[in-house]
Amino acid sequence: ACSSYRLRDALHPLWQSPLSIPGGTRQSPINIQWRDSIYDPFLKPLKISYDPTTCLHIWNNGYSFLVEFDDSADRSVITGGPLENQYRLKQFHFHWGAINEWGSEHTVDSKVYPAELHLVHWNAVVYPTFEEAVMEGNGLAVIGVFLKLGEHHEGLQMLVDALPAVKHKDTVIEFDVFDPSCLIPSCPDYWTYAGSLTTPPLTESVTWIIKKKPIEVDENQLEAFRMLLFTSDGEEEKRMVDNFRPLQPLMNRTVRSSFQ
Ligand SMILES: COc1ccc2c(ccc[n+]2C(=O)c2ccc(S(N)(=O)=O)cc2)c1
Ligand SMILES: [Zn+2]
Repeated sequence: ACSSYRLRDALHPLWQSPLSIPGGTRQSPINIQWRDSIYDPFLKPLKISYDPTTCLHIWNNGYSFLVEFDDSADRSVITGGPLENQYRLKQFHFHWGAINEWGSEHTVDSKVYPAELHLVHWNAVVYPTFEEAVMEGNGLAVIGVFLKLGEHHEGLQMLVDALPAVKHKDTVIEFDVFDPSCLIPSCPDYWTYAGSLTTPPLTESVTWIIKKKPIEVDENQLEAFRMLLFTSDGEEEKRMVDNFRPLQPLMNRTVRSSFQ
């Protein structure tokens, strides 16, 4: 099975990933089988404190659109949960499908959501730079939030209104006050497991924290994601859709839950 996943991974059109990830034993995303997850009473509540003025800009990097933050100090941080240290917010981005039937990277009991939000943090207590943290087993912590089709999301709309300005790859727009905690469900329940980046360099440096509850967004907001382009201005247009990595084998890993 592992050779086929590596081949499938290498062949997957979007992620021209190396044929095999050296020692790839903790790759992401995975299917979270609710009944196989283990309740861990020692897991603490996740403590999130973001300073909205650390928001810098929105950037189309050709994979997704990223909202980047000033991570030069401990101003937007998370701690607690499964984490041994405090982690600094660097960026958040999304993965989504061409239609509402698919789009998320992680699945829960094989249920796919139309999109998934990733809030990317790095361990600035132990590592001097993000680039170094990306290469270390405890370097990154990513909060994953599922998006489901439903009510209009006021907080997301501020982002959606800015997307036409970053339609093409390598475009950026200033975005100077935004509190990403409005995109995180208030329900404290999450799953956590040891995984990897889901785009190159696919390094096995991520403590994943996947929120149990999704947030609701409406059809127009999902459609706004789909009008972005993978391509630069002047190139033949390729809509930015299906920017998710295929599921990876769980191998020798346990998914813990913060709830019973
Ligand atoms: C050292 O060179 C790098 C390092 C990191 C890079 C990257 C290119 C894209 C994204 N990143 C990321 O930081 C990155 C990639 C994937 C994810 S994910 N989808 O949350 O796993 C988060 C963050 C290149
Ligand atoms: Zn991601």
